[in-house]
Amino acid sequence: MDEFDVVVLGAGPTGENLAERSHAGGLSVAIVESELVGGECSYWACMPSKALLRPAAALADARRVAGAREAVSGALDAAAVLKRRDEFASHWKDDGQVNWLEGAGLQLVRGHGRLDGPKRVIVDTPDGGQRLLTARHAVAVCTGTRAALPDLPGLADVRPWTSREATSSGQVPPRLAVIGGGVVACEMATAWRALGSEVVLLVRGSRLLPRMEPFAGEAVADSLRAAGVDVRFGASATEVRRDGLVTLALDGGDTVTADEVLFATGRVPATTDLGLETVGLSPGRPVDVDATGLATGVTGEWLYAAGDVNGRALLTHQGKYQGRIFGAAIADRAAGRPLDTAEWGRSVATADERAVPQVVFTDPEVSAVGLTLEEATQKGRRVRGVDYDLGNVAGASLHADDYQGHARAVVDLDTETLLGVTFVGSGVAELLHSATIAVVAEVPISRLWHAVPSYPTISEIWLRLLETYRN
Ligand SMILES: Cc1cc2nc3c(=O)[nH]c(=O)nc-3n(C[C@H](O)[C@H](O)[C@H](O)COP(=O)(O)OP(=O)(O)OC[C@H]3O[C@@H](n4cnc5c(N)ncnc54)[C@H](O)[C@@H]3O)c2cc1C
Ligand SMILES: NC(=O)c1ccc[n+]([C@@H]2O[C@H](COP(=O)([O-])OP(=O)(O)OC[C@H]3O[C@@H](n4cnc5c(N)ncnc54)[C@H](O)[C@@H]3O)[C@@H](O)[C@H]2O)c1
Repeated sequence: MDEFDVVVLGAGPTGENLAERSHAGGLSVAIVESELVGGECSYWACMPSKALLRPAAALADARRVAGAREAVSGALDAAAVLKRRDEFASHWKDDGQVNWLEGAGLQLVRGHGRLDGPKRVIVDTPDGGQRLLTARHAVAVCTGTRAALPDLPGLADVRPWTSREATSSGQVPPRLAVIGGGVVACEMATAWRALGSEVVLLVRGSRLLPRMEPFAGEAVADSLRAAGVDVRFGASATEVRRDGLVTLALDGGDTVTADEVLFATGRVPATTDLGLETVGLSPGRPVDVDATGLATGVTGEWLYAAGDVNGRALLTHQGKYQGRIFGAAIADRAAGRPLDTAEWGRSVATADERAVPQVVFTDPEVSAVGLTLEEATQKGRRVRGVDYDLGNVAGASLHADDYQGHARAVVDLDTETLLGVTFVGSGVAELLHSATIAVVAEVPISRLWHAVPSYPTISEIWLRLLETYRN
């Protein structure tokens, strides 16, 4: 039997951060990993997907500027892009991250971990054995999510792509069908089209990126179409079969044939084989937590869940943020130190509810934080949406000829602070943190008026939004 102060299940970005913070708080930590240390993000999500997208963005940026455009000829070198992607995925080896874990003083236990009642974890080890780990203070579930696949006749036999194959494929499929209208669908349609695939994007609903401001999905749909992607709304697959090629039957009677089909249809929490039933929780569901990370419905203040698995915000940076906050809360509770649970306090993940930033790396990029106008209105806030065309900002027009872009700030009329901001356009990813700071710090409009953006940068959008609000 091995006893540790804390046992962490899952060494993705969330588990790594939570383990490190608990250890920095004076606790011994074992971290259990069934696949690769670094998790989905490092090998099959953020890193390889952005490595696929960045060359396309660099090329598109050059093509948008007269003078540079003339120096660019030809398409992306797909083999070189895939090779660079492989490097960013560390060739699907985790030695570097294992070194980091060990250097940070954390004990790695390889294998599939499962709860076995309060503060007990059984690990099926790669040698076929089992190891029992017990936790003096806490067990933290950081097991992430897996791709959700619909219950579609024929699906099991067609070897569909999920986000894993879409981010790790070593071949460019001549024809790719993508199902879904969320972030994975939009980013992967962008990437594989730029790499040379004929792409059809089959969207069940009527818009792309449905959780964002409507103008974001509209801009991405327009540009995907301009790039040659066949974007179809109101299109649902009813049946799928593979006969060498994949054929999808659509509900309107059409069929689509492709070399590969990517299902980008959301995520399910990795909680089906986790022993949740041994502590009174339901397998297959997210592990609900309070703002300090404690699992609700479990007595004794020992079970935590952080990152994708708790369903609060399915983003690496939010998982890492929860890892930092919940890891410190575990150490504080263990030492009997008081927690700071006031809103925005040291021990609570308030940003999950108020200011989640996200960048969608399509062309144009979409970057957004906080509430959309519709969400703020639905929450009963008295708000005004302030809109401005980014193409009219001097810095943007220098950035690209005929710059296309848009920004919206959602102003709370009672407090005169920002509840949310969305930017759409080339190069807006790096603008987002300014908005995140404004939302988190609840900077009054009257003070933002004194935050002077440099001329001529795209950041001058801030001045234009403020002027529009004051007019
Ligand atoms: C294609 C794609 C692109 C994305 N791009 C971005 C992006 O650009 N930016 C962004 O912020 N987010 C992005 N995301 C989301 C991001 O990948 C997740 O939010 C992030 O990986 C969550 O981290 P996590 O540590 O909570 O879970 P994961 O990264 O899923 O890690 C969980 C770990 O737990 C392990 N595990 C699971 N069960 C067990 C068990 N029983 N025992 C032991 N180990 C176990 C798994 O093997 C895994 O290593 C993307 C997602 C996808 C699918
Ligand atoms: N750049 C980034 O920040 C980034 C990139 C990729 C993924 N992610 C995160 O990963 C998570 C997963 O992304 P995702 O795009 O897989 O999920 P999602 O929930 O964002 O989108 C899933 C889409 O699939 C559709 N869908 C679901 N079931 C369907 C079905 N049976 N048939 C047709 N369509 C169906 C939904 O309507 C939705 O449009 C998201 O929460 C996202 O935030 C982030």
